[in-house]
Amino acid sequence: MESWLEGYGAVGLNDLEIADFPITGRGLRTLKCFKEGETILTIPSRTLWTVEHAYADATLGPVLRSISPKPSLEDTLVLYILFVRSRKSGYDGPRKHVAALPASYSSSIFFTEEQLEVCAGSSLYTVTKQLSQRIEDDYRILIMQILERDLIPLDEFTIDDYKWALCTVWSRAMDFVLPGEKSIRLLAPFADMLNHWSEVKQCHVYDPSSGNLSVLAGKDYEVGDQVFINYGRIPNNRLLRLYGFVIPGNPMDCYDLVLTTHPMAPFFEQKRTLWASAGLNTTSTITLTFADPLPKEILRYLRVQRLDDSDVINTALRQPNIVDARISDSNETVILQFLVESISGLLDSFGTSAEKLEEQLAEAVYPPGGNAWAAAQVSLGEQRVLRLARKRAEELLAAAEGRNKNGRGSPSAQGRCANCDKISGQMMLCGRCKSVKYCGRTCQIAHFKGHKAICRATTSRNG
Ligand SMILES: C[S@@+](CC[C@H](N)C(=O)[O-])C[C@H]1O[C@@H](n2cnc3c(N)ncnc32)[C@H](O)[C@@H]1O
Repeated sequence: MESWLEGYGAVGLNDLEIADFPITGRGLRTLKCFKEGETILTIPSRTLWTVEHAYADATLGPVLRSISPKPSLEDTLVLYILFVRSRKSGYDGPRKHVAALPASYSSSIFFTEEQLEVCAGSSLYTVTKQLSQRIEDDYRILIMQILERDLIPLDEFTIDDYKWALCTVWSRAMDFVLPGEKSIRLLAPFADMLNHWSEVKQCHVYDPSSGNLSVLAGKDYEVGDQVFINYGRIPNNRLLRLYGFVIPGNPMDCYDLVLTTHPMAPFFEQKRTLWASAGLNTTSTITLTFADPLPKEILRYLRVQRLDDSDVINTALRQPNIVDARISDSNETVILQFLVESISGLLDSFGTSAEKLEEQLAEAVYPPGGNAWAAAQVSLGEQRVLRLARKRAEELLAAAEGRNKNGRGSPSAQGRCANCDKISGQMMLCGRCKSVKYCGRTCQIAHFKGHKAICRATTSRNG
């Protein structure tokens, strides 16, 4: 493979060697020192796997162009890889690259039922199940599309071959954003041997003018060090699904919360309009992270979902940004109670609790580095994020209940300012609706534009 790459002008191959490392497995080792920022490796454009090159191929290109609907970017690369792999002659260089690819992958789509059960309840569990079904559907469509085109022998394009090629793309392709809002996904032979380390700077670059891929040193390297690139800030559930590995205690861990509302729910159409104006869909997936365990989109969504008064909805529709602030104390209390209960429900639905998993991991119940161990790490990360989100919701709920308890009409009630969010023991209530509080006159005036419609609706409803 190296002589093929050098023939096309690859630079830096002699300064690196392929080696096996603990934890990451096969990777690249330096044979000389590099200073941070120096170019380590350049892989020439002609040897990269891209959609453009797939379409430019004299045999594959016409087939791709004849397929309707057009295959996705991923499926195009998958067909390209499987097509080259099936060639008995020609394509010598790319075939050497394909021969160097791993024979199998440890993405969660290859987990046994028992291994996947370890993370039952996690979003990875649900996504993996859905993905496995989608892969089967996509495969069936793709095979029908190329069936009579004599492109790849059918025994070399089984569902397992399809999954293998998909995982090749997921775990080895690099994505780049180009000028003009374009992007490119490519596989770079040899550079795809580089493993991930979150401590190195982002150091793989694509030059749109030459079409070459280069790797710069993301830190200083001594002779014999493993060279890394940074795949990005990826949570464990995604790492395991796409790359087949996890980072214990990954600070990027997250939980993808799906919020949905039945179309038969009261005022569904009006609510749909309100969600849309707040940048949300009727089914919205919102990512909870350690940095932001309770994103404001969740509260926006639930405030609308829990609206149960046509007057309020109609006035809110005339002023859609209303959902950015609390609509009323009672609406806020209801949504926060719902949120706390829902998150508790989600936590209860995990097959194994965080405490139990911690115990099992400490006792090495799951062989370290194996699939079940990785699933346990994902479950643990998701549960930790959810617990943090519940704690945040409980705090907000306590403040909202405090506001309610202190009663309407009490000018000194404790609470949170509807405009600036400051919590204070000396709040003033809106004189008209008596349902929102302000820390002072300035905030009341600043908030009036957004509040007046709801204020009128609440006042007329309360008589
Ligand atoms: C782009 S390839 C890197 C080369 C790969 N190790 C090989 O043998 O071909 C990405 C794969 O390397 C492995 N890998 C990369 N970084 C890793 C890490 N930090 N820990 C564990 N495995 C890692 C995963 O299997 C991942 O899917």
